[in-house]
Amino acid sequence: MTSAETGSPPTSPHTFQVDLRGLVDLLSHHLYSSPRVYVRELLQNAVDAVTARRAVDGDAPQRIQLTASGGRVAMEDSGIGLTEAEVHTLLATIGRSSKRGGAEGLESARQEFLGQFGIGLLACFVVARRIRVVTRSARSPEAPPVEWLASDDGSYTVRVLPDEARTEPGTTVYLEPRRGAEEWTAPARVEELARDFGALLPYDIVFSDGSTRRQITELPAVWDRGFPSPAARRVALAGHCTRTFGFTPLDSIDLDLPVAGVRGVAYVLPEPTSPAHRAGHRVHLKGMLLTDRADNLLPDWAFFVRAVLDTDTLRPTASRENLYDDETLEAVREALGGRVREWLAGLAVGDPQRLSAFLQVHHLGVKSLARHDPELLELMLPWLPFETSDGTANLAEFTAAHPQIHFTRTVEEFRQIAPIAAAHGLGVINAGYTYDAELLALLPGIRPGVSVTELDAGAVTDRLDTVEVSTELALAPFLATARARLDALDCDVALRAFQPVAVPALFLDDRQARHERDRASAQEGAQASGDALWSSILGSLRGSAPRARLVLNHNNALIRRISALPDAELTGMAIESLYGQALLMSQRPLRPADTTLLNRSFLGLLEWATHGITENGEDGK
Ligand SMILES: Nc1ncnc2c1ncn2[C@@H]1O[C@H](COP(=O)(O)OP(=O)(O)OP(=O)(O)O)[C@@H](O)[C@H]1O
Repeated sequence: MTSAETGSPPTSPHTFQVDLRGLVDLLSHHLYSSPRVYVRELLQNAVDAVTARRAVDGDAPQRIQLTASGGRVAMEDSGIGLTEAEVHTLLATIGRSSKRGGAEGLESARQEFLGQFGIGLLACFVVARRIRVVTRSARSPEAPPVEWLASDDGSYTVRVLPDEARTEPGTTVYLEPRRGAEEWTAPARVEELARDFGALLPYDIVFSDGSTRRQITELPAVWDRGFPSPAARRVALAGHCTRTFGFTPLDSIDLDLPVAGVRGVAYVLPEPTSPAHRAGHRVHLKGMLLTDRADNLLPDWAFFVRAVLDTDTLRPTASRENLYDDETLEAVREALGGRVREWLAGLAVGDPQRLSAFLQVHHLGVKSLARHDPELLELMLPWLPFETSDGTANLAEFTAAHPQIHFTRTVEEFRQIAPIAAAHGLGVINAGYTYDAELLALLPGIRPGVSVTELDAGAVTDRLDTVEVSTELALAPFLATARARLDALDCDVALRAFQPVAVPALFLDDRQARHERDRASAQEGAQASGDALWSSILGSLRGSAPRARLVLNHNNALIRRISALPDAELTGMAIESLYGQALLMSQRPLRPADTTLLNRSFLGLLEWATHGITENGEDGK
């Protein structure tokens, strides 16, 4: 029921009562990642104040000095200052800012100033018990200086000071550190933080520890400085990267997007890094360091660079520690990715040596990028290494030699098949590594006439020379013994003549055959453990999938000797050994039945080899 319905008078509007301690706690624990940001807020207000004063008086001095000494921190600026009335409205009201709204509106204010939310000064309470501001307005120079003294319990006083308390316009903020926050207000730490946040700010900023004064700002930024030669620039950038990121870069890429107001540089990591590793880029907003952990600035594929840049268009989040992932950032991200890509293309054309040095370290990144960019794949084709049956080769060479490309999906399959395929003139690529299968799928699109097919056991067997019918007929009893021996292992036996001669037998299977073997072995396990239901389910799944096969090499002398053995038992044992050896070579996992067979055949052969010898070591025959 509303008050209108009951007729009772409307209550007068109330204002939120804010407990400052709660707010400070919120800021320090949830909004800001660390108390260190208080230095940034002080720098930001000083810079904005100088900007505001210079907007009304282009010749106004631009002095900013940060002092940390005797346990206190002070920030002094020659900026616009505040009158008593402004102190009351601006400093005493949380969320009130002079930097937005008004005649110019939020957007134009954003372009000029760093601050906008009206909560920056509060960040100082994260390290300070009390904040004292002494200020004198440049807009009303006749107005006396004013002091604002605030405690972290939310109380504050404002008083007008005598004229001589501050003769020049500007503002000084004094912090009285709270207990426990000393580590953040020690001179060395304050200077380090000021350099980290403020090195690119547009005015000269000085740090003082009470006895010496040092310049904090290092303008122009290294990427904007003039150098006598490209080599000198490269050396300077490498030094900057080492100081900033702690590594010596393989190369550097200029990142300038004039339309988006972005200037900076991307450094190429000298070591391989995982694509899953989140990159930490340094982003400055109008000179001020916003974050050193931006992970949304460049496309994911560019994980091989660390960027540092300055922008005046991207929007910060309220904590000012990250970028809003909005449409502008998306466009900038794409354009920056474009810069990295252009750099790659430029190397391919103009500096192949540098490109190959880069690819030795980062080919994975480039492969990842090329998956979505056939043009780049085409460009990189002569450079990207693949493991092939001709050794490590690039796809340009390899497609020239083998217009029909076969690939294996796993590294093991490749290991097993590549030497045989190579000996028979078959071009096989190992697509078991990250991204390779996807890139191969794109290949026919950019190289017409090239076909790419998956290699399977049947295709390989078909490629191997058959033996003459008469030979196969003569060996029929041997092959029958072999098949009978391996039938229980779901393995067929075939006889072929192939290279290299030294390989006696080849174990071939494909994904379907492997799947069938896994199913059969699970069924055996279920039977053994008495799980009839599971065993019958697995049994009913038995497919007509191709079985694995052992291909015996008739070119191999050992196979010829074994096929001529008169003793069927010894023949069986030899077949089992060949199966075991070929299986081991294929690096397939061994099932329990395979292990049993290996043991049995190995011991059996030893037995056979030593059967005529007595326990004394004499020939017992
Ligand atoms: N050094 C200074 N000189 C002049 N005015 C200042 C100074 N510091 C703060 N102010 C005034 O106090 C207001 C509030 O400051 P505060 O730092 O809380 O917020 P802000 O800088 O406006 O925004 P943000 O929360 O984004 O930092 C500012 O808008 C500005 O008008």
